[in-house]
Amino acid sequence: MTLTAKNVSVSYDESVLDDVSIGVESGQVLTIVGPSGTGKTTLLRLLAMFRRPDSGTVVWDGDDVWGLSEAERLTIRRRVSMVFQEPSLFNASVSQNVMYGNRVRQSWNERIRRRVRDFLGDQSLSESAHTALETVGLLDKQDQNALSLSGGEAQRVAFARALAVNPEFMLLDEPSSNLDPRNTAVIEDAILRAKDRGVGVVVATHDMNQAERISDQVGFIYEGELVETGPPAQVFSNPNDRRTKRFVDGELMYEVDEEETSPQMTPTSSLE
Ligand SMILES: Nc1ncnc2c1ncn2[C@@H]1O[C@H](COP(=O)(O)OP(=O)(O)OP(=O)(O)O)[C@@H](O)[C@H]1O
Repeated sequence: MTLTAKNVSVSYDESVLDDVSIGVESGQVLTIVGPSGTGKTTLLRLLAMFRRPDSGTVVWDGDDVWGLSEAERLTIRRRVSMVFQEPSLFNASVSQNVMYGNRVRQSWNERIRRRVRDFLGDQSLSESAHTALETVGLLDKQDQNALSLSGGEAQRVAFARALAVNPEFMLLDEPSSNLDPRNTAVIEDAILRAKDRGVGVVVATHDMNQAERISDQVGFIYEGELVETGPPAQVFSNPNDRRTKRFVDGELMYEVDEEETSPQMTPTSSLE
């Protein structure tokens, strides 16, 4: 099974992604690395089928998803879980958050929350939710209110929630930014365990060390262009492109004006 962006381009006021082609297979971890504001989140959103690219498409196991009917695309989309940079948990127990899945992913309001809470009621932990919570080491917190968790624990719950729906693919946007080393290690271990179970995982990160630890393949993206792809050892130790080398050397953590000699210290932030 493969999930692939094929020649995708996206523009808002200016070009955000330019003719990018990259994909992931089941049981593989692909990491998209690059400085802030360079198009990583946008690429994940395309792979999640939240947005249609201006040109190009997303291919699911040979099918052009934007050539399918909406119902067919929705069916496929349900097999892909995305975890956003900021976990949005609702005011209920950890187990309810995990069982709630990603049925209503983005735009839920108080009424929907209440309905979900009523619906879940007294249900005990489902098998997949149990496995997911175990994977992130939070079984002992299943009855705790999710809003009382630490930032790291909340990220782990968001990951468990995405895993509990038994997705074919998981798309993770900066899954451990701002997390301490222990929580980061738990998330990375959970990613590798999901991969071992056959899930294809795409991780967007600006952390090269993380990419090196977890990736089968790395794609370096800069100013909307996919500059280089390959196994991490090759991309990080023996890059082909001057821009990759500068990123590896720590010179491109921020968007750089090519005319400037030093980086502009004005990182752009994700719109998530
Ligand atoms: N809906 C939108 N409307 C206008 N501009 C957008 C929109 N979404 C993204 N952009 C712009 O596209 C560019 C790339 O954003 P994106 O979030 O994909 O980058 P990123 O690499 O994920 O950054 P970060 O690492 O900071 O999250 C940014 O300049 C951003 O402002």
